[in-house]
Amino acid sequence: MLTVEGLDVWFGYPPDRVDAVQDASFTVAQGESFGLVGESGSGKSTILRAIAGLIDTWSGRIVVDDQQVEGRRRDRAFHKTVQMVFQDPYASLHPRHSVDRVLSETLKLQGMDDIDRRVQRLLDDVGLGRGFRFRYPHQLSGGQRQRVAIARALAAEPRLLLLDEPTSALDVSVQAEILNLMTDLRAEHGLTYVMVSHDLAVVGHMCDRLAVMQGGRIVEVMKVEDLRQGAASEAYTKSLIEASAGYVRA
Ligand SMILES: Nc1ncnc2c1ncn2[C@@H]1O[C@H](COP(=O)(O)OP(=O)(O)OP(=O)(O)O)[C@@H](O)[C@H]1O
Repeated sequence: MLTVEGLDVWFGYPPDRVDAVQDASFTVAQGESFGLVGESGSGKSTILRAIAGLIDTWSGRIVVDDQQVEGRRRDRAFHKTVQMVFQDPYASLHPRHSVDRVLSETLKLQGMDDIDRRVQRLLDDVGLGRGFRFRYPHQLSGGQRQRVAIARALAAEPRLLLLDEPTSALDVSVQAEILNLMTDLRAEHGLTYVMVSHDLAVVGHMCDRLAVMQGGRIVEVMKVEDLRQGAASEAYTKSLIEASAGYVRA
């Protein structure tokens, strides 16, 4: 489903050039959920944005579902395959656009018909009833806003969902609801996930495999199951596990 090979991503020009990602390689199978973990600034979001076709300055190879990503991708076919959900659902929803408008416009942009029925179906899929359809972002809780953002991503009927810290702006009980929703949606829609998180407990709950990043490089790729068994081989991964007491208990 996804191949990332020898990915380098940089920002700016010498002497201020930042090498955000260096020589990153991994593959994600159809239907798999893959986590990217690591400390702040280690390059996790940058990898996601490069896969999403949102960055120009990179080299290497990114192939999504047989489509080669080249610099920025803005075409409809690509967005039908890949969608992204961001950390802050308030920032990613236009404050003056109702839920109905957000979803209808996305569906129309994808060239879909039967908009009314599809909007209702999307709201049902993310557990929001009819009463939410004509609300505005300020009339929704953080968790409800993130459900709308997920519904908007699903509107394009993507095969790959890129999730950038999708629950870190939410409080713990709402976080669990959204994680469970995303687990159910993956099974129902046969989705593939790549998910960025600084939280090993979240990745342990959601993912099959993960890559551990440090200073722009992937230091280890492993199964979540092996992480749970304490089979991390890199010292850095072990220190992450120790720092994440919640995960060890999970
Ligand atoms: N547009 C940009 N211009 C310049 N530098 C950038 C830009 N975006 C990211 N960076 C730098 O690239 C590096 C990787 O950033 P990135 O956001 O990918 O890290 P991250 O692991 O996702 O961090 P966090 O967990 O804090 O979100 C950082 O040093 C960051 O400052």
